[in-house]
Amino acid sequence: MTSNKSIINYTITDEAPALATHSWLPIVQGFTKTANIEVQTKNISLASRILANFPENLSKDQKQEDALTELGALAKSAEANIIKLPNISASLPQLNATIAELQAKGFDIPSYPEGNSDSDKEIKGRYAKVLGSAVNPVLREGNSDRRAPKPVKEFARKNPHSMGVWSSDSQSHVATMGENDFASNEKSTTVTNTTTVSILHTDTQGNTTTLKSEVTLLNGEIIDSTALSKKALVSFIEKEIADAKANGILFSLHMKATMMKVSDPIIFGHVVKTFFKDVFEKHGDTLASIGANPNNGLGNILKQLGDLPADKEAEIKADIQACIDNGPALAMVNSDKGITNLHVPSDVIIDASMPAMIRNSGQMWNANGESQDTKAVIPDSSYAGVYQSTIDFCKKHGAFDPTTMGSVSNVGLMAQKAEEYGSHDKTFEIATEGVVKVVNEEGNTLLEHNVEAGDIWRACQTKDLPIQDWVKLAVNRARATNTPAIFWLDKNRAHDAELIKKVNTYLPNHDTTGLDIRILSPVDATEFSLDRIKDGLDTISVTGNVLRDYNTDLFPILEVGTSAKMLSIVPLMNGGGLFETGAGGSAPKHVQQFVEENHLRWDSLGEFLALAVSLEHFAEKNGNDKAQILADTLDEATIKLLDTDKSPSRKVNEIDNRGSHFYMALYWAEALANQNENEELKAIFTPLAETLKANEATIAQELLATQGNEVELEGYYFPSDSKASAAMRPSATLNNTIDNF
Ligand SMILES: NC(=O)C1=CN([C@@H]2O[C@H](COP(=O)(O)OP(=O)(O)OC[C@H]3O[C@@H](n4cnc5c(N)ncnc54)[C@H](OP(=O)(O)O)[C@@H]3O)[C@@H](O)[C@H]2O)C=CC1
Ligand SMILES: O=C(O)CCC(=O)C(=O)O
Ligand SMILES: [Mg+2]
Repeated sequence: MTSNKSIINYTITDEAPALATHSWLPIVQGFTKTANIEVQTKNISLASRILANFPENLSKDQKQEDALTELGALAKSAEANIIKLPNISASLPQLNATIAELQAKGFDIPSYPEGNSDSDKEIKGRYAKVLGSAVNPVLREGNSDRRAPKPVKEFARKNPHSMGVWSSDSQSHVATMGENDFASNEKSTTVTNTTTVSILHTDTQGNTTTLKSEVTLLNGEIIDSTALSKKALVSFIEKEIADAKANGILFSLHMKATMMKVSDPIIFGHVVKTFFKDVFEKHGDTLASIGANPNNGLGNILKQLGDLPADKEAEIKADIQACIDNGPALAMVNSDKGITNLHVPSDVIIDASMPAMIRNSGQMWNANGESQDTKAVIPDSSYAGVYQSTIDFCKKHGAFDPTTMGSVSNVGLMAQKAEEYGSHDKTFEIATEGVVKVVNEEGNTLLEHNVEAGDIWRACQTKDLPIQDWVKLAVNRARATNTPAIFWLDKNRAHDAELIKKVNTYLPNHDTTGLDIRILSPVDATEFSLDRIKDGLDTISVTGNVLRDYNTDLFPILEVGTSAKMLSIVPLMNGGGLFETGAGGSAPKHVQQFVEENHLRWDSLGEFLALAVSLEHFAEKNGNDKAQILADTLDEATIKLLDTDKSPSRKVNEIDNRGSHFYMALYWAEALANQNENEELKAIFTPLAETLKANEATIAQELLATQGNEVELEGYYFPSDSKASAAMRPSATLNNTIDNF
């Protein structure tokens, strides 16, 4: 048996990255076994996580190991070496679709309950472990270091992606509340002793309900609480809908319903209810009776309408259409199919959607498939200013130029469920007017807010050790790159003010002589970084968890066209390593293209970069020189792949994901054959390189010949393994060479 030490864990996830793995992993396993490294798979796909949580009615071969829990435990140990590909963070419509697919395949698992009986609550509680962003917070036992590697940046400079021009009279802008929202109502404190707190709601009659008990706070931990007013939200949305209509610009909503899985679907639902106000006023009871939940989007409502008698269905559909006709034009997700911005809460995810809009001249797509100026609605004002500043900058200076622009990398505070992204279990939709308090064991109130029915109240925690580690990582990156590091913290925001105190306490623990380290508000930091980026200069953004997420899509998408090409390292606090692939997600539309025309445009560059750093980490931990050589030669191969333009094309009948994997195998083998540090590896890889090279034309042809037809994967969330593998490995010549190596 191999000890945990000689194992690299490679995650099986969903959608495009899971397909890519069928083709890339056999190559990786073939190469790494030469250094006695076992690359072991761990299935953390959405389907697999559901099955792992509902084992009781499954047969022996249907049962799945709870790979996520295992990896979560491993992430806390020094042995961890995990390569994490992007996975689906499921919205409720995606969860329901996966459950239905599994049930149809004979897996006896419960449907997601609509009611609130005790047994419903129990099932919902178990699904809560799978819903939304349920993987990353479990594995992220460290802070994050994300940057565009030098070859990627150089490639983008020589081969710039398209960039929409900006006009100074663009009407596009960000609309945000600015008052009665999470940002403006925030309160924060740092506890000085380990304690346990409860979250209590007391109504106007004095009746107290415990919303949550037994929340442990460690010494030095920061706790915030805040509330967003439902009334203020609804009147803000009404105003912005009218304004978009008056100004003839698109209305679009940008949320993170996946990661902020409790608060953001509720906010999304209020926007749907406000946009379709007439429909809900007239048919609210009917809609509720058929389980049409606005929080799941217009798409869900339209689907549920099918349960009504035909005349009622037609009547409500006509009223929905009237709201669309009378309202402002909605930004579209897919204008050909009539999918609007309000159809599915997980279709428009702010980290990727705002940069895509900024890259596209500040415009989104209208119902005719044309791009148009847009009002981007970001209700909470905590971070909205970053996007407005970027828009202002583009209006003033024009679009960024990828051939000359500098780079903004990120050091992000995310360990141990830091900040907002760990708030799900402490977020509540308030039932009745009253007060919500965070109370400690001694009965002292740490934080309190007056609330009204429908308000969203939440508390966030940020532990001290992760903050210390984050400050250290920031100084290390500033030192390693001799680049200014900016802490994006606003002294006027309650949470940030607590964090600033800690940054000022911990910075002196490090040698910062000669380094340019500053603390600026997010808006000032944006302006500072954009001014530099325009002049070709680099800056490190040192941010909290949400801005980590936003900045690591915003800057990469502007700089190199996609965040999939980012190096994304998570030095785990207990000494292990988690290597994420890029910052980009699982790109559902790539799968759609694959099943329609057998062309997978997913770029595995993130996987190549992550594997190289994982191998390097392995080499250091285990004193394994061969692993280091594998890492160095893999990086060489990646550079050659970029230089020779063998990355996947977007168009059918041109090189795709599989073709790029073949060239990686060839270039990696050649680099190993050409190195002289290790004769054994040289001897092993020389014949492989020769065989691959001799068969280059045949393999390339075999890989191309398969394109152009539909592919049957027998499922979306739980496709057939053998079908997917066969589809992703269509070259018999390549398979023979790799499998017999
Ligand atoms: N770390 C994680 O686990 C993450 C998971 N997600 C999940 O991914 C799903 C989709 O999220 P979404 O916000 O649309 O973000 P995506 O990053 O999946 O999509 C945005 C766009 O980026 C481009 N892109 C992303 N990755 C690649 C790649 N490797 N190769 C080529 N192009 C790429 C594609 O654009 P185009 O094809 O138009 O060029 C894609 O449509 C959701 O389920 C979300 O929860 C999202 C982010 C991170
Ligand atoms: O976990 C998720 O839902 C998405 C993660 C993400 O977008 C990121 O880490 O950049
Ligand atoms: Mg992200």
